[in-house]
Amino acid sequence: MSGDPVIRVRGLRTAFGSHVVHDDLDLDLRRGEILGVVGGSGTGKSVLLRAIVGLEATQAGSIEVLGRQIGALSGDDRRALEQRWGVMFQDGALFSALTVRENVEVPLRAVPSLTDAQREGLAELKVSMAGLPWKANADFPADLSGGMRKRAGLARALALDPEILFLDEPTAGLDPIGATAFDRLIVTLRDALNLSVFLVTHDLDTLHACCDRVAVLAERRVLTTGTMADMLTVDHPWVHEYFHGPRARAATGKE
Ligand SMILES: Nc1ncnc2c1ncn2[C@@H]1O[C@H](COP(=O)(O)OP(=O)(O)OP(=O)(O)O)[C@@H](O)[C@H]1O
Repeated sequence: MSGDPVIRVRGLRTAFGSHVVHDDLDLDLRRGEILGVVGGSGTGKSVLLRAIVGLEATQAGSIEVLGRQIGALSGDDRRALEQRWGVMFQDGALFSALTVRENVEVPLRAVPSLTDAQREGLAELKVSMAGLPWKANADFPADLSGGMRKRAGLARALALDPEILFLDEPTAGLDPIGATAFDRLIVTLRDALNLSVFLVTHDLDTLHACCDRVAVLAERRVLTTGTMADMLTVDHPWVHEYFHGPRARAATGKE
């Protein structure tokens, strides 16, 4: 975790009509880290993720990813940058008419030099890296459990060997055993693939298990960033309640 941040957001403002979601928001994702992005419901975690990957319009500020200003890119330059990150959306966002392997092949189709066999083989590799059994390649999303769909979404996010992985609430809706396994997978993949990970979550267990740093969204900006230990010292009502509340104590095992 060193050098220039892979994501640098400065002075970001996003709004829907008169509803301002972010105002003068700054955020860095450092190379190689897993950053947990937390905040109350509706504080704009998903909108921030979507703004960084260029899916949400912004009113002011700059978003730099891997040294490039997102807003200044178009056409081939933009597509080339987009291939350097992968996004796992909350519900997996899979194509229901395609099998798991075909879903993972979709981003690989951006690489024209791949033969059909190479593309299929790479997709199967990603499916297995996401911890799915071989037979899942031929399953349709509707055949899968919620946890398996998330893994399929992860496989697709990994398709193009990204440098940055965006995860939107990866453990939401998973049972505790499935969530713990997913937490471990995120860390294993980060270590094995040298990923930098932007992880939106409400899950305190995930923060403890995975995250090197935490960024708290409140009052339309990143209120504070730091380690989990740092969070315990922050004097703000929401941050205090979140990191000292009963669920926080359960996640650390301390009463
Ligand atoms: N397309 C949209 N049009 C209008 N308002 C939107 C749109 N997308 C998001 N919002 C609003 O922006 C705010 C932030 O939404 P966002 O989904 O980023 O919150 P969040 O922090 O991810 O919440 P949660 O933890 O509940 O998922 C919310 O008030 C939401 O209603």
